[in-house]
Amino acid sequence: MRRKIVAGNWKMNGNRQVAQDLAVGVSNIADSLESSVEVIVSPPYIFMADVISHIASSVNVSSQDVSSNDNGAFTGEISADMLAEFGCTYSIVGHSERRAMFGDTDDVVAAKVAKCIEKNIHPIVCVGETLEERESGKTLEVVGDQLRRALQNLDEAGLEKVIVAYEPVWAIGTGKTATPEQAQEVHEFIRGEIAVINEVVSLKTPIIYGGSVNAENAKSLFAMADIDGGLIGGASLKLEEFEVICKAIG
Ligand SMILES: O=C(CO)COP(=O)(O)O
Repeated sequence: MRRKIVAGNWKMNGNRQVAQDLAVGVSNIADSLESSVEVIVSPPYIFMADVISHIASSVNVSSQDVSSNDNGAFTGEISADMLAEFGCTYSIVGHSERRAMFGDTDDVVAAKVAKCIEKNIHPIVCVGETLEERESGKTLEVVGDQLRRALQNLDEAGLEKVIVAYEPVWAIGTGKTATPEQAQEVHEFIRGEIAVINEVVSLKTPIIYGGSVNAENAKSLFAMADIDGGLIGGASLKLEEFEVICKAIG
């Protein structure tokens, strides 16, 4: 059976107190779930130490990004070694907001994925098409290309650490969710693309969906065969709603 994962991407939201309160609240939620469900939170870097000191050991912590470089003269960057030292075990890589606003090209994303693997951090690799790409029938082509380039050069042990997040850009923060069928089509395609690299690993790779997941739509999305959980933005900042989403996967 594949791992089921619900990850909250807090993006650049909250403050120190909010982050601590969310950490305690998410810990309580995680402790009430079946052990087969893995909960991850992804706070802003500056709150990570606080979050880790307030969070239950049952919850894993992710960064929202990572440097592709080792420690050195890279002003403003955070290295995988620094993250690992604090107990951060996952990193979101290639989020569409970073691709669109901060210059994370496919090559940069590939380098960050490789650095995560080297440092034993699980990359949550984000892929997804824009509305224009979907409307021109290019969804699978775009997603396949992003995926292949992100995973280039990984050996089997590296590929085994990867989580893929399908996040259609048009569904992020818009309230427009992909239908379960639309998401399933892409998730199945992603699994097939991973199978081309390594079939055995593809059967185990968690592929999670992100884009306006909420308390109402989570259950129908998570019911699909190749949707192994969610990467939740706005709704992960509201504990009651995040709890409903976590329970929808049980
Ligand atoms: O980008 C997302 C998670 O990484 C999704 O954000 P929303 O859930 O706010 O649409």
